Amino acid sequence: MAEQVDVVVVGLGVGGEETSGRLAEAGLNVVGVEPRLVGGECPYYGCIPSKMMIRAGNLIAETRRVEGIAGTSTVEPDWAPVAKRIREEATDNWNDQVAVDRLVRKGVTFVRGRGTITGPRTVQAGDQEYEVSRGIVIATGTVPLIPPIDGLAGTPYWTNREAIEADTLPATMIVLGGGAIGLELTQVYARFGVDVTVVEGADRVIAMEEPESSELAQAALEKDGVTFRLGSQAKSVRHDGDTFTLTLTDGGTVTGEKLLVATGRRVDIKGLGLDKVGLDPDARSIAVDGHVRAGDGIWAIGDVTGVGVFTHNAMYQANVAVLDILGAEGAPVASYHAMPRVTFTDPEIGAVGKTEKQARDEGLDVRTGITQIPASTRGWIHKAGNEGFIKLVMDNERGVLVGATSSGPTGGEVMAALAVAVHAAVPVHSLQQMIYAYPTFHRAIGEALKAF
Ligand SMILES: Cc1cc2nc3c(=O)[nH]c(=O)nc-3n(C[C@H](O)[C@H](O)[C@H](O)COP(=O)(O)OP(=O)(O)OC[C@H]3O[C@@H](n4cnc5c(N)ncnc54)[C@H](O)[C@@H]3O)c2cc1C
Ligand SMILES: NC(=O)c1ccc[n+]([C@@H]2O[C@H](COP(=O)([O-])OP(=O)(O)OC[C@H]3O[C@@H](n4cnc5c(N)ncnc54)[C@H](O)[C@@H]3O)[C@@H](O)[C@H]2O)c1
Repeated sequence: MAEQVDVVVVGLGVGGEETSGRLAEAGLNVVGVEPRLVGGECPYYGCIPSKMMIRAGNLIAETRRVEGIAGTSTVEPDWAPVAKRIREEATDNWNDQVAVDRLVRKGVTFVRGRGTITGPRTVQAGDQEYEVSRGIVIATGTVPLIPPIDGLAGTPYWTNREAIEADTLPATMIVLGGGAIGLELTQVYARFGVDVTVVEGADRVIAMEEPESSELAQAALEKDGVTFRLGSQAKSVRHDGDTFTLTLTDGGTVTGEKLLVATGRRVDIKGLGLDKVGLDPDARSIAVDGHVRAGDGIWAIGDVTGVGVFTHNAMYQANVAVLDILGAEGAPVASYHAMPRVTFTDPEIGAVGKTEKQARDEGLDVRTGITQIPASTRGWIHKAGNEGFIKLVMDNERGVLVGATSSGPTGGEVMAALAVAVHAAVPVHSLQQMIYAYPTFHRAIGEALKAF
C-alpha cells in the first residue's frame, strides 16, 4: 500500500538536496530518493574537485610568473597531493554518509534507489510506493553526452568522472570537446606536464561565449602548451590497449594515452515514468514555468530543466520550488535574464546575461564597449598573467546592460558588479557616474562604459 507523504524529491544532487532539506525543515513529510551520491555531480565529480585541481594548476603557473617580477623560482609539479586532497577533503573517497546524515537530521526520509513516477501523485522508490499530498520534485540532473562515434563505445575513455578520480596523469591526452569541462581540465593537465590536444567540432572553443572569450582562452591554453584541432570532429576512435587514435573529419589523426570525452551533457529521464504525468519522456529537458512547475503537482529543478548546467541555477530553482510548494506569500517567479557563469580557466572568464550575438539575434538595438585589462593601471601593475578584457553589451533603447563579459586574473569576481547591473537593469548613465576604486581590476568597467 502506498505510504502517504507530502513531497517526494527524485534525485538528491545539489538541487534535490537543498529542496528536500528545506521542505523537511519547514515541517513537511519529505522523502528524498537517490541511487548514487547525495550531493550529486558538483561535490563528487564536478565543480568542487575540478576547482581544487584548478587551484593547484594555477599555483604552478603563478610560481612560474615569479621570474622577472620577484626573483627566480622552480616548481616540480606533483599530482599526488591533488589526487589525495580530492579523495580525502572533497569527496570523502566518494562516500556520501556525511551528506545522508545531514539530510536525515533535517527530517528527510532517505531512500537509496531510483525513483519512478507511477501515477499523477505516486512514486515508487525501492520497494515502497509513496503517495504525495503536495507534489513531486524532479531533480535528476544530467549525465555525460557520449557522441555516437565509430569505435568509441567499449574503449576505456574518460568522462568527467574518471578524470576527477584519476590518481595519476598520463603523458599524453586527447580532450574531445572545447567547452567548459574540456578547457578547465585541459589547462590543469597541461600545467602538470601532460601533452594535451583538444579536438573541438566548432570553429572556436567555448563557442557559447563571446568570440573574444574564445580567442583569449585558446591563446592562454596555447601558452600552456596545448594543441587545438578546431572545426573538426572525430570520425572514428581506436584503442590498441595503450593508445587512443582519433581519425578526424579533416582527414588527420590524433593520438593520446587517454581520451577525455567532454562533449556536453544530456538528461536521463527515459525510465522516470514521465508519461504517467503527461510529460514527454523523449524530451531534451523538462520545461518549467516561472514557478518551476512542470505540471500539476510536479516541479522540476536544476540541470534537468535545460535552463543552464550550473550549480547556482539548481540552487536558484530549488529556492523557487520550495517557496512555491510552501505557498509562501510573494513566492518568486524565476527569471534567467542575468544568468551568471564563469569558465575557471586562467584567465577566468566570467559572463552574465546575453552575448552580443544573442542580443542582436533578439533584434535589440545593440551597442558594445570593450576595454583590455593589460591597458588598465591594475593590469599593467599585475604584469605576467594580466590578459583579459571587459566587454559590455547595451540595449541602446532602454539604456541598460543586457550582457557583459569580464575576463582576467579575477574575471569571475569582477563579473559580480556587472551581474548586479544586468539583474537590476541599472541605467548605464548611473553606472557611468559611479566611483570605481583605484587601482582595482573592476575599475576597467568604468573604462568600458566610456564607449556609451
Ligand atoms: C566537471 C564539471 C565541473 C563543473 N563545474 C561547475 C562549476 O564550476 N560551477 C557550476 O555552477 N556548475 C558546474 N558544473 C555543473 C554542476 O555540477 C551541475 O549543474 C549541478 O550538479 C546540477 O545539479 P542537479 O541537482 O541539477 O543535478 P546533479 O548534481 O546531476 O544531481 C542529480 C542526481 O539525481 C540522481 N538521479 C538521476 N536519476 C534518478 C532517479 N530516477 N531517481 C533518483 N535519483 C536520480 C543522480 O544520481 C544525481 O545524483 C560542473 C559539472 C561538471 C561535470
Ligand atoms: N565553470 C562552470 O560553471 C562549469 C564547468 C564545467 C562544466 N560546466 C557545465 O557543464 C556542462 C557540460 O560541459 P561540457 O564542456 O561537457 O559541455 P559544453 O556544451 O560546454 O561543451 C561541449 C563542446 O563539445 C563540442 N562537441 C560536441 N560534440 C563534439 C564532437 N563529436 N567532436 C568534437 N567536439 C564536439 C561542442 O561543440 C562544445 O564546444 C556545460 O553546459 C557547463 O555549463 C560548468
